[in-house]
Amino acid sequence: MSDMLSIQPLTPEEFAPFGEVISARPETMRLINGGTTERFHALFSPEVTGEGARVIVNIFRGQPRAFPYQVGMMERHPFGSQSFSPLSGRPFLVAVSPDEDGRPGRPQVFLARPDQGVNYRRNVWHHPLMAIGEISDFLVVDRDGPGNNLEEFFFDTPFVILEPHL
Ligand SMILES: NC(=O)N[C@@H](O)C(=O)O
Ligand code: NI
Repeated sequence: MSDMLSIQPLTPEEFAPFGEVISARPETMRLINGGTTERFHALFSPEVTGEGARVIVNIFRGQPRAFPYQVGMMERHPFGSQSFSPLSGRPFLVAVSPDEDGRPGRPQVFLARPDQGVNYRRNVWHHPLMAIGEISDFLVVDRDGPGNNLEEFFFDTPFVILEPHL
């Protein structure tokens, strides 16, 4: 019997142990440019560590995942944070796990709205990008530099995500 993972709405509170939700939060807004622009200020701070590390901005073009989807692995980036912000106006799935003695615990799955992004704090277990329904672009802010910034863990038995109801 497969171990199904439920999908919950993405909220800053529920995601707080893993990082930040990137969204136009009213409490961060300040008017600039003579009142013509709303600046949602300092939503998160990218973190990079290690000699020669730098923050980079990328675009990831994700193929949609097929469902039921098997979550067979999680990964983490020990030397830097990683954020995903939708560019295609589509929702996407986010899966994160607490660290349990160097291994990921049971994944928690969130449905991110098209106006929400996420920042995974450095060394937080997460599943690679999961686009839904159509090819989707994401602006990704993460780390470039020396060293291996990718640690992967493969579960003995995969978890399963059923098709989300959008
Ligand atoms: N490998 C890579 O750059 N992407 C992953 O880190 C991911 O979280 O999608
Ligand atoms: Ni990653």
